[in-house]
Amino acid sequence: MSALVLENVNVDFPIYGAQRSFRKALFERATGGFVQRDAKKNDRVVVKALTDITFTLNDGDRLGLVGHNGAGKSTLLRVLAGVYQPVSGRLLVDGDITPLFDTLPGLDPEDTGYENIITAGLLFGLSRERIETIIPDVEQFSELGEYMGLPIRTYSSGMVLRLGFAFATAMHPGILLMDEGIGAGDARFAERAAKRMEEFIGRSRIVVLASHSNHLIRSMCNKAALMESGHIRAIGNVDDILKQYDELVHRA
Ligand SMILES: Nc1ncnc2c1ncn2[C@@H]1O[C@H](COP(=O)(O)OP(=O)(O)OP(=O)(O)O)[C@@H](O)[C@H]1O
Repeated sequence: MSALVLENVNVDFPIYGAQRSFRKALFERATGGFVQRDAKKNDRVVVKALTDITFTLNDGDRLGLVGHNGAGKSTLLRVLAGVYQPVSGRLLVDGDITPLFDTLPGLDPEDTGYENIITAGLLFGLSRERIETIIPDVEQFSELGEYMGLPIRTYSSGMVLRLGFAFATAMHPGILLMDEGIGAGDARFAERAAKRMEEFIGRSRIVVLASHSNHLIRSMCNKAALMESGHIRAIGNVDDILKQYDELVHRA
């Protein structure tokens, strides 16, 4: 059993030393979170990136987050991953979180592919023995061959991506968090990656995916939430939410 429970979760980003022209631009912007003046400090504005976020996800829930740029989708994923702490509200996570963001955690360009996999595994709380068992899978899927033993500063960006993807998808995800799916390198790798991704998602108990692709949301999710300026405007069935988002975009 896994569960994610959020009750009135709020996240603020205070911005110090905002110049007058920048503050004016922030207040006039069409995208982003809700921006508030700080009553006490004149040179400070507060971006209310998430306001009163409340929802519960249980086993089998695959939630797609949709909304304009700066609506709060990535911030919400990062709160779920424990990267940002809410300023108020309650967050209950029951299950192992696997964040599948753009890169490996703790990535060091001077370390080899193998060393980076070990660091990332330890950061994910895996035992040495468990890491040893996933290394052959990472070697085989990434097809990096001899490069696995070289510092990753010698890799192309697509090769780093292969390593990160092969590692992340070798895990057994409880609660899977994804930003925009993940880029997948060259055409042949992209095809293999799509298949592996499908199996990987199938193994996870809960998925939260932030994406601007309706196609991705439809193919991976069974629920969706429409975010606007840090709020959840609506949550429910994927088709209904995508329709509401489309109406919102065309009203703007
Ligand atoms: N580290 C930060 N410092 C200050 N403000 C931030 C920070 N991270 C995000 N924000 C602000 O929080 C708000 C929400 O941003 P977030 O990245 O969560 O949006 P998003 O919905 O993921 O957008 P996109 O679709 O463009 O990726 C925005 O107004 C953004 O400017």
